[in-house]
Amino acid sequence: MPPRRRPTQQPAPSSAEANVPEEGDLDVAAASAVPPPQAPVESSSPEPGPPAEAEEASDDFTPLATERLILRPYKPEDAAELHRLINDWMVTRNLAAVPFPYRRELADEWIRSAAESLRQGTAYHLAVTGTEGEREIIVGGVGLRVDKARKTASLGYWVGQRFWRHGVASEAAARLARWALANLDLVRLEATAAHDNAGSVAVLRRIGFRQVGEGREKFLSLNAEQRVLRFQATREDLFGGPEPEVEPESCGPAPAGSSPLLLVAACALIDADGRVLLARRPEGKRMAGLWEFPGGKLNPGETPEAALIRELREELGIDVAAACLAPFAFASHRYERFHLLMPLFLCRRWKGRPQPREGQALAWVRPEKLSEYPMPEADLPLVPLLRDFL
Ligand SMILES: Nc1nc2c([nH]c(=O)n2[C@H]2C[C@H](O)[C@@H](COP(=O)(O)OP(=O)(O)OP(=O)(O)O)O2)c(=O)[nH]1
Repeated sequence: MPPRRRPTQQPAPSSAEANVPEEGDLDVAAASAVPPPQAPVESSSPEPGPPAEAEEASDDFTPLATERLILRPYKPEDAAELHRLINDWMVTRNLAAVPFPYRRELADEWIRSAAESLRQGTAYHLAVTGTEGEREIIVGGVGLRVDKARKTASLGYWVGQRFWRHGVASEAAARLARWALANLDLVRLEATAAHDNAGSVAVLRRIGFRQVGEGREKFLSLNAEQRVLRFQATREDLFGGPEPEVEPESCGPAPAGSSPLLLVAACALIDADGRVLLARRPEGKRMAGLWEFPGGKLNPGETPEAALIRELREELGIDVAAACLAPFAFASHRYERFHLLMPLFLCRRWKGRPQPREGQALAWVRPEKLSEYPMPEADLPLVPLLRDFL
């Protein structure tokens, strides 16, 4: 779930804090927010294979914007400001991996290693910036450390003391978490918070994380172990399950106690090499981050073929003739709030080159690799059928 807006609980920020967040609740960093700057740079190379192709090319990571903040890669010139904000006992005492005092050179090293791991796709550590008048200011940091083998990433964040109590951590952490699940090859996110760090626990809960257990972690600043609470979030936690947001027009009448029927037409486009086009549901849609066959809901009175021709033009910018759509199979799947009936067509001829018109990632996938792409539950029975057929 996205962070819920709350009324401001604190007095309006002073002029020095104009344009930085105004939202309530204490922002204190999660335990694992910032790995030690002296930590060796992770060296595993990006995994080969198509899912990784959809990940952001780290050399040109596009900053992530929220209502009030920009999350962007650190720059070498941020070091002095970073040092000033983080060399603060009130901040570091909540961070598992940051020593105190925090030497100035560590900030330079940290920025170098953050750039390197961003380039390799092993971690996404970003400066959280706001504006003061016309000037950009750093207000904190947010980061994700990726464990490619487990398809998980751990989320952390910290906020400079001056900017506490304005909802910065929730806004920044929610943005990075949602971006990651929609764009990276991950099945879930993890985070920990010191058991007595009520601010950080509130942030994690507010942005959709669930507590899954407890443990102990070494805190560098305390030079001691602390009891920590462990949290997780899946796509379903952050984006919701596969439910139509409004009762769709294409749902038939539903007798009491049964789910409405949702008709969706989908298409496996097959190229000359026998590869199938999958599209990744973009951020903002339910089930964001899952790969699907292009297509969409039928409008009232539309045939599946007409809906598909329209959707393929809207989503991919290609023209398909009804005669080129061969009925292949269908999915009939009960989701929690509706029953999906989805004819799947095959298509080998179209005009134009498929382009991601709606910000979705696209991947041409060999049939034997289809099962490596996380797909909506309804599609799972279609994958072996398609693989055997192709
Ligand atoms: N296109 C497509 N939708 C699928 C697949 N598998 C699956 O469960 N679905 C579900 C996800 C959605 O609940 C529903 C499609 O609805 P949608 O909201 O994406 O369709 P749309 O393109 O008409 O969406 P929108 O413009 O209204 O946002 O079908 C699939 O392989 N392809």
